[in-house]
Amino acid sequence: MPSVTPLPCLQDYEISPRTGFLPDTPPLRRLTDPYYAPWEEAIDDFNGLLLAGRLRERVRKIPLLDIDRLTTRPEQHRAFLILAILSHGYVWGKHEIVSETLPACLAVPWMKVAQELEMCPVVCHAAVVLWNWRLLFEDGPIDLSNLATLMTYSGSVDESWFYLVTTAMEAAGAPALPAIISAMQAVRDNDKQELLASLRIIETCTESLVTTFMRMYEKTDPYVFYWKIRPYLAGWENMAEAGLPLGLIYEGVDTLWTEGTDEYADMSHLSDEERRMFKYRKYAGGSAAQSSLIHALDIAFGVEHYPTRERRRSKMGAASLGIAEKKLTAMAPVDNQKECEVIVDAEADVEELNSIDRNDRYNNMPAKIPIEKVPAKPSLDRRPSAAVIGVPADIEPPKPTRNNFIQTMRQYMPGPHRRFLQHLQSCANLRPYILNLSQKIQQEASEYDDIDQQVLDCYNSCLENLKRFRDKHVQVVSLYIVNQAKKGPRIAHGGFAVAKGTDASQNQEFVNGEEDASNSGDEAGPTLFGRMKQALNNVFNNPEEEGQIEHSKSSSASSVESQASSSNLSQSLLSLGKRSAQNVFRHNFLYPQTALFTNPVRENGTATPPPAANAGAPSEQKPSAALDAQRNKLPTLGLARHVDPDSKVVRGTGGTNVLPFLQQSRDETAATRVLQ
Ligand code: HEM
Repeated sequence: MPSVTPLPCLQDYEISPRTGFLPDTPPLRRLTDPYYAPWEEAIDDFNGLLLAGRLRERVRKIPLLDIDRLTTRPEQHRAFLILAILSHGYVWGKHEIVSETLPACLAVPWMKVAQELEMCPVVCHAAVVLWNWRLLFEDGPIDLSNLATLMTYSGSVDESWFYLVTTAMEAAGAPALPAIISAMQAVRDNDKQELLASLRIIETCTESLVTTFMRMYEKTDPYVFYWKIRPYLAGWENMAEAGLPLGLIYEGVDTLWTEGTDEYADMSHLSDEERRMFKYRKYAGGSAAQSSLIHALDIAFGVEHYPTRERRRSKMGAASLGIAEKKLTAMAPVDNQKECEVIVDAEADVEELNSIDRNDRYNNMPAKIPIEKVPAKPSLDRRPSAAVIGVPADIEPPKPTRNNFIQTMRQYMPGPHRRFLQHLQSCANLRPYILNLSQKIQQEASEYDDIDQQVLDCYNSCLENLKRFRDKHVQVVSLYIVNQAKKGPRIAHGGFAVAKGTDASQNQEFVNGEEDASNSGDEAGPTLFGRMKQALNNVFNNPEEEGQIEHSKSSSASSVESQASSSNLSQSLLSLGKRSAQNVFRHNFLYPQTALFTNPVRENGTATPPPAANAGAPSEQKPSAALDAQRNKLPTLGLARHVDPDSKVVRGTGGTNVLPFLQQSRDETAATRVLQ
């Protein structure tokens, strides 16, 4: 008899049967070892320092601390959260130019703690949601009546509520996890009573996910979310427009090499420029798409996600999934998916199709380090191992037919949670059992047991709840991201930076940071946008004007000019920077972060030097076409950016078209229901 994979035991994966993916006891409120006082004290002052524009100054005074004294999981969680808050505050700043380098005092310990937790060193759902709460009344429940956050980027109640709603959802969904395991055991035992009992628990949990989620509207203002909170949750992947074309340099992390360690770290055979490229890292930012709870429900119920605009179709032609299918079948549930093929949706609205970038992040995740994009040449043949570039080693490559984005989000979960999902996937048995049950009900219409019907109904009801969550999620994303992006900031700079040294006289109303009287309220967006676009068009369409630009940083300006005809990597980046810089300094001082483009290694007092002018790399080292293409896009402000109100494309975390992806995810959930 073939051996049966044992079902996962929650505790083996640091999952609590009571609190699920949340730690069983509330996260630590402080690292009590005085050795870590410099971190705790910086966090005590974090919101004030950021507001005063002095966070970077303070961070640079933090000594490089060892993580060896963090011996327990709660301590490691707290350290990860502290470093995530300080680091993203440092990189994105407030009214400051983005920093392309993270100083070693944050980068080195963060990388090490991340390795302990088998995660990437970037803000994530686990940090701000799972490990960032406390109970107001110790003996009270983990729900919205009894929760407070430990730290936020903006210091706003809106941000606290945003995290706490998600924490409360994790708590509400927690009982579903043991119930999933007992349902799977019941399937193995063909125990329908037990299966029904377990499904009922999951049904209640998924209902409560929806009701808790809907409370987001109560205390998180969409405007505050979009313009003041979300920019700090951005990572450094697809962030060229925000000033991080190559990602972020974790100072000290890749320079720890001493002779005798691994080959990758020995960069002595590389040119200066190649070495610099090796140092960049690209990580996605924080997103609740990293919630292991939603992944676990998908796995348990057999919901499968495909690349945007691809769908499953039964080879018998009986059923299909996808956005356009909705128009044809009103999302009728699938009756048989034993044999499916993946096709590209042919009936899709052409305009909508055109808005989908087949190479976007939801379909193709970019390399974690930009050097991987550079065509190999002998000296670069030895690519770094996953461990070296900070990607957890146990990541399975996503199946080619599956949605890459959703799979890749697992890299940003704590290692044990990620492995739990892998284990769960390996023994998921609910959906095949339910499909058989449904066939039996159809074939033996007069004889089936009432319990069969109840099990089937309850399975469908859980999926219906999950689909309702995704329905509401699409609405929330429309309001909190799409609408805000189209309306634009109420004050011209969105509460962010105003560049120093710009020609204030041309744009006085923006410089003051006050609302333009003729553009107040909801009307502000289009008019402001039009004016901005016009200003940018002037630059794009008038090369003569480009030559007249005065750069505020003369060294980088001369470097830009001197490389005008070269085709090597730094030249491409710098020429990309040229336009952005012109926009910033001449016309578009609303987005000073893009001034970074004048010099891709510009950073505030940290070590990495700028590339030598005319550094002679061979022509095949051009950056990707995608990077080149960035030069034609509007400059942006991290994730907070204003888009043309007529645009069909509004980008999600990481800069890709978000709504088609989310709608398809919802439709795939709906289509997993089974016919009765
Ligand atoms: C203001 C509230 C929220 C906004 C604006 C929002 C926004 C987004 C965006 C833009 C994405 C696309 C992926 C990305 O680019 O990161 C996404 C995906 C996702 N979000 Fe949210 N989200 C919110 C709250 C939540 C909450 C509370 C949950 C619950 C755990 C959640 C669960 C997910 C999941 C599971 C995905 C992956 C797509 C899917 O599985 O359907 N989101 N969200």
